[in-house]
Amino acid sequence: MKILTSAQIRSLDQFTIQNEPISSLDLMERASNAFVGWFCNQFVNTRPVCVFCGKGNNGGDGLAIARLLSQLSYDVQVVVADYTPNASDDFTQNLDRLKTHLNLAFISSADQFPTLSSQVVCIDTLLGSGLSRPAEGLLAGIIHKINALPNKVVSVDIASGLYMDKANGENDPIIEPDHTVTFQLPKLAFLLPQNVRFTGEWHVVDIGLSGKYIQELPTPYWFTDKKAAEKLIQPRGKFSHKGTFGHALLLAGSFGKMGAAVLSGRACLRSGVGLLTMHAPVCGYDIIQISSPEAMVSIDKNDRHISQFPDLEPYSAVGIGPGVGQEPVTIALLEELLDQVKVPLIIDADALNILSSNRSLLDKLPPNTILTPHPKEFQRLAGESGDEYERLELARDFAGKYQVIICLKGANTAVILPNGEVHFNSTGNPGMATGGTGDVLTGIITSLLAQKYKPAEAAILGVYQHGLAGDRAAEQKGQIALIASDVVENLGW
Ligand SMILES: NC(=O)C1=CN([C@@H]2O[C@H](COP(=O)(O)OP(=O)(O)OC[C@H]3O[C@@H](n4cnc5c(N)ncnc54)[C@H](OP(=O)(O)O)[C@@H]3O)[C@@H](O)[C@H]2O)[C@@H](O)CC1
Ligand SMILES: [K+]
Repeated sequence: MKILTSAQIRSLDQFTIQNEPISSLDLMERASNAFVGWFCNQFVNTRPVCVFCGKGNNGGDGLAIARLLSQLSYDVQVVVADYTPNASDDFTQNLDRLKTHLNLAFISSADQFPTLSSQVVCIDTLLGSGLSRPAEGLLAGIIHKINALPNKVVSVDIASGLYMDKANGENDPIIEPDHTVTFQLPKLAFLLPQNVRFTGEWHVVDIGLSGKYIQELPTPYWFTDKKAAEKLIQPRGKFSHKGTFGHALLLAGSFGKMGAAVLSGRACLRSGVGLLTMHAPVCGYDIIQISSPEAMVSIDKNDRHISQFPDLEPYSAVGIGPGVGQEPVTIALLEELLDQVKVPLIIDADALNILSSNRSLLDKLPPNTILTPHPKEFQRLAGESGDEYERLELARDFAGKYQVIICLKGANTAVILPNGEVHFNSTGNPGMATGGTGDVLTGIITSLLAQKYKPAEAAILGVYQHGLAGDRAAEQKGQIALIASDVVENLGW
């Protein structure tokens, strides 16, 4: 799915109105109906509702939603923030349609904020995608009052006060909803962890905006949903054999960190590779042979750290990093590997830290090498950034400069391609923030690279499947009990 800017969404809105054609009032009605469809599934009509409206089209949605919900026998109260004499046309028309509604109040001071029982569900339609400056005065007062309530809050399209595609100021008044129900497409703001308080759980409802026009609009930002991910999976032919699916080489582990190697090896095997060789220090030999009988082992001359790699000729992809440490012998190995490797490469964990502290190695990265840093590793690699929007730009610059693919790990891991495209992942959960899950991801992507997936596709699909396995594991064990081995065991293709 594409992610568009607020300006693009405005033009999409206009295109749909002119070319479907549909009046903007009818489009508002369609959007409001789509919201109400979601709402009725979530809250039964014995729950009273209070709709807070601004005077733009988001507020117009609010008025239409209030009318539709009261037709469905919800007990609805409407509070309009009378912060300006200028209301949008569609707001005014929906106000006319609501005229018979008794429980409607215009308030001009936050002191007039109603007293609500904690059962009331608040629907936030104060400000939508038309936000042009931070909320202040009356709107800020209402936002603060809503945020202080214990009640459930649902924002329509986007939390009032939150910008769709740029950073807010630290003290901007913004609604903190339990849910955001957004129209047609996800918004960039929802995908950045810094906005999690202002997003809650978010849901997309289809309001029939022009698919043809969406296809035409250029954007660097994409959301990898189920459909997009499944399209990338290569079917297995009837006559395939283990040679068809490549031979992966994983360089991983050191004394005390052999678990990282095992996790990434097992994830690699569970992701379809034909053959796997794991290269490890002497101390890792028994560990790998016993834990991963499906893998072959190549043993280093060094007891505790890897210092060399086997002849690369047989291998179709190489992964390096999980648990390798940062000993001088391993630094020398990485340099040698970058000079020699001719097949797709993924670099993770300690190997990324080696790159950060030996920056001349960055210029040796082969094009389309995949790097999988978490935010701290990325900061060591590319420097500080003020907020997550800046970090995203920094990552795009870095990916472009070195022609590499970055998987910036976190909630909604972002896969950033050398051409500047950013693909946000839709799977995964906070239970996965535990040691070893990163090693699992490295194994999955190494496996896909070995099977000849294009590096960009291996990164996007690998990240998606990793999160999906984590979601399955969380269903079984709960997020708190989840460990990296559970992610491996729940890989399913
Ligand atoms: N696009 C779609 O697909 C569809 C969109 N729909 C709905 O429309 C919503 C967008 O509507 P919208 O453009 O009228 O924006 P909205 O935020 O309601 O109001 C903007 C007004 O507020 C003003 N204003 C801005 N910031 C302010 C501030 N801090 N404090 C005070 N005022 C402020 C701003 O004034 P100005 O910037 O000109 O000064 C302008 O007058 C969208 O979110 C969705 O809910 C659906 O109905 C149909 C399909
Ligand atoms: K809103």
